[in-house]
Amino acid sequence: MELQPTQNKQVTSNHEKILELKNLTIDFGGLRAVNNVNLTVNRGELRGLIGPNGAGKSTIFKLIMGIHSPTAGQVILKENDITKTSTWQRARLGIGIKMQIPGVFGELTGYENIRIAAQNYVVPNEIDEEINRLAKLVGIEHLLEHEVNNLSHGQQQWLEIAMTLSSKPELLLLDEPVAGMGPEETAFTAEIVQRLNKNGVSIIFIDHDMEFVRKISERVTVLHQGATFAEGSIAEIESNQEVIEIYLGSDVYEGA
Ligand SMILES: Nc1ncnc2c1ncn2[C@@H]1O[C@H](COP(=O)(O)OP(=O)(O)OP(=O)(O)O)[C@@H](O)[C@H]1O
Repeated sequence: MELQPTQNKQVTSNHEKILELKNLTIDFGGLRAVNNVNLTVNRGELRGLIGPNGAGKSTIFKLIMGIHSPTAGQVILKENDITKTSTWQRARLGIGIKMQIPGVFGELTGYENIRIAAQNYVVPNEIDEEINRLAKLVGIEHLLEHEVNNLSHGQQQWLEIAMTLSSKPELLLLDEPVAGMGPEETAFTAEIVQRLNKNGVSIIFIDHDMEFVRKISERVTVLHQGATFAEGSIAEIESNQEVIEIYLGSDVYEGA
């Protein structure tokens, strides 16, 4: 799907499911890292995924992207079972992921980094235009000529978001997009995420920064010990006594 016109979210969401996880389970040896998770995300949603360290959040992202194969259960994308589909094909089908660990090349410029990602998806004579489009989409046109080693942590994260967008994902997975950022970088990241979502990209993000989660989430899913623990609006989640006990009332999430 093109990321161009701003779409009316009432129309795009309309309860059309973009992703369904059905009884999803994965064991690592004796450890059940994800335990019978059922999760539905509608098209156009901006969904937060929160929970204590080790709850299984990143593992769920890797199961959605096909980096791990589940022990049991299914991953359904736009009504199609993609449980056995390769990671590469899932990218072609519309899933993009920005992992926690940065994947940029420090000795290259911003432009060259985006070029590496974009060349998988456009023909050579369109690449310049595409790199500029992606940089503009994220708001980092001014960083294109800089060597990445000279960019701040936040700027490198934004660059990586631009690289992830080269596959034109309909469903974007962001693993801790504001980890290690100060307030200004966090605020700009919130703007980026909201802008992409308004442009029609469905987004699931993981974060421990509750101010960020509160600012951008419409709906939040809480994971605990590999299982879905609670789901609701941010107001419902923040006033849920059990969620406060297992996560929000502890120091675990602050600056984690
Ligand atoms: N490849 C792996 N092999 C073995 N165990 C793993 C593997 N990946 C994750 N785990 C374990 O699975 C559990 C869930 O890990 P996961 O990284 O998904 O948690 P998380 O909720 O993302 O945590 P955090 O908030 O700290 O990033 C943890 O106990 C972790 O040690």
